[in-house]
Amino acid sequence: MPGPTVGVFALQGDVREHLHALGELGVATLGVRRPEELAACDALVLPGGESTTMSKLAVTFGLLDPLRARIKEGMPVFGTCAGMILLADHVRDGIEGQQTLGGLDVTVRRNAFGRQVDSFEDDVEFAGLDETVHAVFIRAPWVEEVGEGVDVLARVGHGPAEGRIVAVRQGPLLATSFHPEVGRDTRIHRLFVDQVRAG
Ligand SMILES: NC(=O)CC[C@H](N)C(=O)O
Repeated sequence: MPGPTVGVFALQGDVREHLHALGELGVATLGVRRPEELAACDALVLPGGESTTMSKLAVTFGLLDPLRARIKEGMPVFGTCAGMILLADHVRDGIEGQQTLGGLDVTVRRNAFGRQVDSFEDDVEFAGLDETVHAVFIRAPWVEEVGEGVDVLARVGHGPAEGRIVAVRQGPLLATSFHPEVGRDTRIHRLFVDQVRAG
């Protein structure tokens, strides 16, 4: 039996970095711009980028409803930064009428870390990983509220944002405020791919 195909939403964002990380793990990948491409995928990555642009483009390219439908059906999805925002059921500091795909029972705040630290790096402890992850935050959201079925996987460990939630999982949906696709550490992608392979 062939292995799963993991798509990367490819209308906007750091698509190439995710394709590279997934490729390192030996999984088949596909850039997703059209509904037919989504249909060929067993799982999907929503990259970092700009969430309002991504959701507008998803509408333009006829992907919004198919994406929502696949998420409802239980497709595994991994969202990073803007991708986390797209997965969230509720967004604070979004633009007027900002649409998400939803599925993840959380409230995120866009651009939450504020001006001074709107881009920064920090080592964070991550549930299920023995060693900390060097996390890169770029105008990142954080998670302000989590529903009952949501596991918190990581929080900021230092500084003014200490304790803020920056990684969550709810069933097949995984999301990080930061960008594991930047750099060479593929451990978080591996957690996702292992989950996809396990079906
Ligand atoms: N690096 C990112 O993905 C930034 C997310 C961006 N601030 C947004 O609202 O979509």
